[in-house]
This record gives sequence, C-alpha cells and structure tokens, in this order.
Amino acid sequence: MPYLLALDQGTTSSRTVLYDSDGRVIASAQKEFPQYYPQPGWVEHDAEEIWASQEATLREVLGRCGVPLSEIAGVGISNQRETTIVWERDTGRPLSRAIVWQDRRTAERTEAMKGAGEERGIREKTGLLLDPYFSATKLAWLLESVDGLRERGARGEVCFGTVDSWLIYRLSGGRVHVTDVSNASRTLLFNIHTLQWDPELLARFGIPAAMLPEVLPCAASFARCALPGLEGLVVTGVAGDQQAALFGQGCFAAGMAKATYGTGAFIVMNSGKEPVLGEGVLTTIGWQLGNEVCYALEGSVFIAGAALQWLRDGLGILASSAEAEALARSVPDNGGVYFVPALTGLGTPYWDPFARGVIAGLTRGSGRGHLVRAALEAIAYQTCDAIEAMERAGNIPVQALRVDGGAAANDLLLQFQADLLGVPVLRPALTETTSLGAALLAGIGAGVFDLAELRSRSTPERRFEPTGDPSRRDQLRAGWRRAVSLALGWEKPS
Ligand SMILES: Nc1ncnc2c1ncn2[C@@H]1O[C@H](COP(=O)(O)OP(=O)(O)O)[C@@H](O)[C@H]1O
Ligand SMILES: O=P(O)(O)OC[C@H](O)CO
Repeated sequence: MPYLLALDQGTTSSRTVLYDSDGRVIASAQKEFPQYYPQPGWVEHDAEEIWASQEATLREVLGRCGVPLSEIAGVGISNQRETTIVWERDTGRPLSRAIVWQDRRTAERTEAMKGAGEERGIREKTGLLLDPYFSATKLAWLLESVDGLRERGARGEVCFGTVDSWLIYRLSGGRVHVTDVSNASRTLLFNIHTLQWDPELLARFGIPAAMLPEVLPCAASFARCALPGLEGLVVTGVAGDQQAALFGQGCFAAGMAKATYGTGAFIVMNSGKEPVLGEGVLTTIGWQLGNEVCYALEGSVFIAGAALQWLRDGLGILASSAEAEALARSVPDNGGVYFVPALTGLGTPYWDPFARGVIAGLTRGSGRGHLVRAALEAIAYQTCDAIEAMERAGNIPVQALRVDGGAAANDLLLQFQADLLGVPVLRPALTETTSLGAALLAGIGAGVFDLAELRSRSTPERRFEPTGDPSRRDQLRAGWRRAVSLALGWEKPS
C-alpha cells in the first residue's frame, strides 16, 4: 500500500505525520521551537530552528515507522503562511530572522499606504487588504534593513520564500526554489486572477523579481529530496496550512467552511471557481489542481488558543491549555467578563493593527474561571464575526462549521460556538486535518487517487447542535461588540 508523508510546519511547532492512502495515521512526531519577541509587536523565528525541528520530526517518524522510503508515494507540505524568510541562494544561509505573520512592525507603513488610497487597487489584484500580516511589507522592511540585501536580491543571489519554499529548498539540497499558489496568494505580490507575480505590485513594494520562487499548482512534482538517507522522497503536494485544512476537512463544494482553532483561528470557506471580494474578509486561493482553481474566503483571527497560552505563561493562572475547559466549567457563565485578545491587533473584520487587548466587565466577584471562560468565548465571538462577514461577501449561508486544531479539543468552546452561530459545529474524529490535507494533495500529486475519489470518502465526526435562546445570543454578542470598541485603535499614534 502506498504511504503519504505530511510535513506540517506551524507557528509554534513542526510536525511530521505518516498516513496510509486511506488517510489513517501510521506515525507522527512533533517538536516545538523558540519564538522571539525582540520588541513590542515584533515576532520572529530562526529559520534554521524551523528547519532543524522539521527535519528532526521527519527523521523520527521515518526511523520509528519501519516503512521503506520506496513505499512512500509522496510528501506533502502544509505551513504557517506569510512568514517571510530570506536566504543566500548558494549557501542556504538565512540572512535575517524570519518575520512571522503575527509581526506588526510594518503597521505604520500599511497605514500610510491606506491613507494614500492604495488599498483598493491592491485588493482587486490580490484579494487581500493592506495589513502588516502579509509578506510584502515584511520583505520590503528586510530589503531596507539588511545591509546589501536589495542589491544582492536584484542580482539573484538571495531567495525570498514563505516557509514552504524554505523547507523545499532545504529538502532539495539547495536546488529548488518554488512555492505553490495558495502560499503565493498570501504575499500581497501575487495576482490571483492571472496566477502570476504581479510586476506592478513588485514595483510598488520595491521587490526584485529575481528573489521570487517559481509558482506551481498544489499537486505537482515540486522537488526530489536530496538529504542523506532520504533520497527518493518526492514533494508532490503543497498548500498553506489553512488551505490544507480546508482540503483535509473535505470542503470540496462552495459554501463549505472550516475553522482551525490553533494559535490563531482561521475560518475559510470554499467560494467556488471564481474569486469573490467582500467587506472585511480576504479572498484567497484555496487550491489549484491542474488548471482548476478553487477560491476561498477567509477570516483571520490572530489570537485564539494563544490567549490561553498567555493566561498560562503570562499570568500564570492556568497550568495548561487542557485545563481551560474544567476551569471555564467551574463558573456558570462569563459573569459579564469579556476578553478581547487583541494582543497583536485585530484581523477580520476589523483589520486594526493598532487594537490592543482589553479585559472588560470585571467586578469583585470575577475570578480566574471567568477570565478563562472569557478567553474561550473570545475564540467563538471572533469566529462568529468572521463567518458573518464571509456570508455577506459570498452571499452563501454557512450550513455547518467544521472545526479542527488544538483548541477544537475543547467541548465547551464548540458547544458555545454552535449556540452563538445557530448552526451545527462538526468535529472530525481525526482533528489533524491540516497535515491530512497536505498528505491528500501529495497523494493527488503522486497519482495515488484523484479528487473525485476523495469526494466519496466520509469521516466520522462529533456534532455539536445549537441550543439556547437567540435573545441570550444577541445579548452576549452585544457585550462582545462593546468590549471590541474599547480595544480598537488603542495604540494608534495621535
Ligand atoms: N483543551 C484546550 N482548550 C483550549 N485551547 C487549547 C486546548 N488545547 C490546546 N489549546 C490551544 O491550542 C493551541 C495549539 O493548537 P495547534 O493547533 O497545535 O496550534 P498551532 O498549529 O497554531 O501551533 C494553543 O494555543 C493552545 O492554547
Ligand atoms: O501555524 P498556525 O496553525 O497558527 O497557522 C498560521 C497561519 O497560516 C497564519 O496565516
């Protein structure tokens, strides 16, 4: 039986998962790597540490599973998106720390561009908004800040890539510099209509074209592995992690949507074969198979499970994220407490890089149970805001929400989400849908199966049906909106 290997490079950890061709997990390994916060609002990774953690998990899985390389039909990659890496083409040496998607250092630059009325034109081409989240201003910042980078970039001596490109470059022994359309569609440099890097955008952001990777569809022959002992593996599938999760959740028809609750929460809806633009939501490429492109609408929530991590590591009021559910259940409701975790600004639908966190509604009776519950509820409120904006944009009501990611283990959160949305929330038995999506794309790329066959597969799931009364829902959402209004623009220079 052919096997498929998935490399899932996330914001806080790297994972490798080996699947059989029916999508069953055979072996997996995971490794965390350091986060760097050199200044308020800055978030960096060391690209070498990303690579080392990914390679370690890859070797661990292969060492443990006993499956010969010859039986692995393809390798899929899913990755944290937008994170920007530059490295020397000849040596593979990173030329700075990677600037992570959460990093806000270019907020004033994007604000100035918005002020100059540049957003509309950029949005029509890329489907995105002017926000520091995306790669272009991060790369522009590096070109201005790293000595000689612009000149070397123009001479073709330096590569730019998102994390998929970086991993492929290293896997191929420095021979291949490519990316896929879904990752390219997160850079603000890629035209989602022509499926090419856009010369006008490159000029606008001052990016030398010679630095950019070649762009391929999501299932293709990306690269052969040249690592010692791993020769023979071929990368045949690549997608940004949120698009991979949409694929892994089987959202193959327009209107199907998923939310991945990890560090952030990413709500993505299949919007069909044509790009649709809408207020406050992103238009992005879900995947491309052959010549067929599936477009998607996306709501991006920057802080979701990370709010629990902050309660754990920053405030020390939680021993582990897993403890959150019991603590939240120790109180009957939020006690009037709302936590807007705008710790790195707010994404959909507010797009305010200057928003900052707010905890509102505290009384003498508020305890850590309320705070933890408010952090969990914030994930659901933010998801609800995003889905509402997507429904308006796509003019398609969401009938059910498929969920996955670390915080999808939390039953209280999922029930609250169903109550708030008024539609069922579905959790698959296997919540590793991101790596599964990468493996499935790799399977298509390797010719193991095709999309038609995947459409006929069904996965067991747990359903959370909406309960509760709509007036309570409206009251809660009104409280949330009031708290959000306090967070907006907090850090804005006057
Ligand atoms: N039981 C839980 N309840 C709520 N949040 C949880 C729970 N378990 C994990 N999390 C949160 O999920 C996140 C990790 O999810 P994961 O999908 O691994 O993230 P990522 O891919 O972004 O690194 C963490 O932010 C953690 O706080
Ligand atoms: O690594 P994750 O799962 O938090 O996903 C990060 C997203 O791709 C950022 O856009």
